[in-house]
Amino acid sequence: MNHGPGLSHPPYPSGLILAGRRVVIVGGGRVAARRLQAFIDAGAAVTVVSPEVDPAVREAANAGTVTLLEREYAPGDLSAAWYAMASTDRPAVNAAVLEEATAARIFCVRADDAPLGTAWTPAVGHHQETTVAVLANRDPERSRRTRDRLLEALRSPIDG
Ligand SMILES: C[C@@]1(CC(=O)O)c2cc3[nH]c(cc4nc(cc5[nH]c(cc(n2)[C@H]1CCC(=O)O)[C@@](C)(CC(=O)O)[C@@H]5CCC(=O)O)C(CC(=O)O)=C4CCC(=O)O)c(CCC(=O)O)c3CC(=O)O
Ligand SMILES: NC(=O)C1=CN([C@@H]2O[C@H](COP(=O)(O)OP(=O)(O)OC[C@H]3O[C@@H](n4cnc5c(N)ncnc54)[C@H](O)[C@@H]3O)[C@@H](O)[C@H]2O)C=CC1
Repeated sequence: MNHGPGLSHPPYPSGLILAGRRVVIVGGGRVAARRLQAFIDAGAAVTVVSPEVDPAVREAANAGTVTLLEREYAPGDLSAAWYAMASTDRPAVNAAVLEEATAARIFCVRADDAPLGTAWTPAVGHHQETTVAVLANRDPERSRRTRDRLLEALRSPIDG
């Protein structure tokens, strides 16, 4: 079985229970904005560290659903986090975030170079009480398509 470039084993899927738990996102640009809502939906206590932010991140900060630190990452920012995401556009910063996370055994997505990270983000969908999460060998277009097909099947009267 091929698990994708850079992976010798498949990822282990897990439904993280993040309600009330600290999640730190370093780099609040487009990728962070796309993934933010799922953390908010999960009830996580999200902190975003980023000197500039996507409008969706700004909106969430204004609404009080995330804590925004408008500055560059500094070592120690992951303190007390359960989960982290390194999503800046600077590889050296992402590497430093991952290093801090790894030292503290905090699972961490590395948005620019997935195999170096310790967690991956699946394509997710919900149908009634069922959650579908798809990882497709580091091919986001395929994971999105597969997720959509699964949701379609769940919505059909036979499978739903
Ligand atoms: C491996 C993974 C790790 C992780 O980041 O967690 C990863 C990695 C990378 N993605 C890259 C690019 C893009 N990814 C998307 C979209 C999605 N990416 C998602 C997941 C994952 N992406 C993880 C597991 C995926 C799996 O195995 O199935 C989805 C499923 C979930 C979500 O993000 O919510 C979501 C689609 C679902 C939805 O839309 O619902 C788009 C499209 C867009 O932005 O619109 C682009 C732009 C280009 C393009 O179109 O390909 C790059 C290159 C960056 C660079 O060029 O530097 C890397 C880096 C690398 O592969 O090393
Ligand atoms: N995994 C995925 O699905 C995808 C990954 N990417 C990769 O993810 C990275 C980010 O992509 P985008 O969100 O599109 O970039 P972006 O340019 O929209 O956002 C980057 C953010 O990082 C912040 N930043 C820069 N230096 C920082 C520092 N020292 N500390 C904290 N924050 C800092 C910037 O202020 C900005 O808000 C890129 O390296 C890109 O290669 C891109 C598209 C999809």
